[in-house]
Amino acid sequence: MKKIAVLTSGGDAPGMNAALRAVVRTATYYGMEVYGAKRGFDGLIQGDIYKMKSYSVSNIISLGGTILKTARSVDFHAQEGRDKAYEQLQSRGIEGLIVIGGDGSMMASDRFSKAYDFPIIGIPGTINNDLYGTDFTIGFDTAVNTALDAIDKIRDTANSHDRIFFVEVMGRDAGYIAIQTGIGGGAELVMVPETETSIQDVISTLQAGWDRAKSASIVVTAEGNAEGSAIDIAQKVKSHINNKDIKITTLGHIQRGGSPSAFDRILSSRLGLNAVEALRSGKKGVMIGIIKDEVVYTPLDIAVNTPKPLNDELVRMVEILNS
Ligand SMILES: Nc1ncnc2c1ncn2[C@@H]1O[C@H](COP(=O)(O)OP(=O)(O)OP(=O)(O)O)[C@@H](O)[C@H]1O
Ligand SMILES: O=P(O)(O)OC[C@H]1O[C@](O)(CO)[C@@H](O)[C@@H]1O
Repeated sequence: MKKIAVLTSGGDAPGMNAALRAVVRTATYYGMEVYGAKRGFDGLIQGDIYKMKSYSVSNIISLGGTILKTARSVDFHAQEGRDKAYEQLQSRGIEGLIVIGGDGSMMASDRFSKAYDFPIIGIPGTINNDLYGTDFTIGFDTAVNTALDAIDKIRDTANSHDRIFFVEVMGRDAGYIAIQTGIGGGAELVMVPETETSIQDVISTLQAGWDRAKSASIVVTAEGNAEGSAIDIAQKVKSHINNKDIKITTLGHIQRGGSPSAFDRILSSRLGLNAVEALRSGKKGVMIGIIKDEVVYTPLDIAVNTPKPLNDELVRMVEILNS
């Protein structure tokens, strides 16, 4: 394989640049030409594709975001858009594609790869960590560390004012960021979409803490909770407890930005390098991942459609460590 392309798609994640660097440098090392498509699948469709050289990725390993930019492409959902994307690749003689993104991007890659018999290797890049076939996705570790830093600061105010804080973290329908942030930040309770936690459960947990003379509490809530956002949950709790000072913090996109952690830089570099080697060796239609420190390949449809349950031990720990 002589010519390949790379793009970043879906939400940006810290470490995407480190992965791009690894892809470009590895392809260059093997004497391949590498092209970058701008703004995810939109760039493929519009032919916004440019040749990348080793120096195109200089000094980006420590940068958050993605130098190729990203998008949630509406046009790629349509057959016409995907046909155009294929023509753009064909007309440039590009023989393989590396897609760095989340579950939606892997689904799109599976569809495209099967429809046009086009070799694609997916690299899991999303702060959500919601992809089967890898222990960790690019950006998750940095997002958790950013959220933890925020929780540590919030705890100062919670303690000084004897307040209850509801802190909402991202993750879409997955509770990975919430559970790890909750454990690392010593939260009194973590509400994740994977486990049912009623408003009564929240009140009982908080009450148990007050009975043990706890004066401040932090509840970490995942954005995909059945009980709603942190604002919704706080309002419901407040209607049962009127003698407590309740505050809400939604961390939002702060979790997606910033310089990637050491863990994310190394994960991204490893996945990027191995993705190029996978294309060279004839692999296609798979997502690359790392499980128990081993590089593994999972068919894209399996990576997207297989649930990745939260580790039960982590869920169990919160209650015990808060007692
Ligand atoms: N079924 C599909 N068919 C065609 N294209 C799709 C499909 N699903 C997703 N895509 C494309 O992939 C893009 C990225 O998907 P999405 O917006 O869900 O983000 P993601 O990759 O899941 O990233 P994140 O986890 O950060 O949200 C979409 O904007 C769309 O262009
Ligand atoms: O930035 P956007 O497009 O609003 O997307 C937000 C979503 O993207 C993520 O940050 C990554 O998928 C989710 O955790 C969140 O639900």
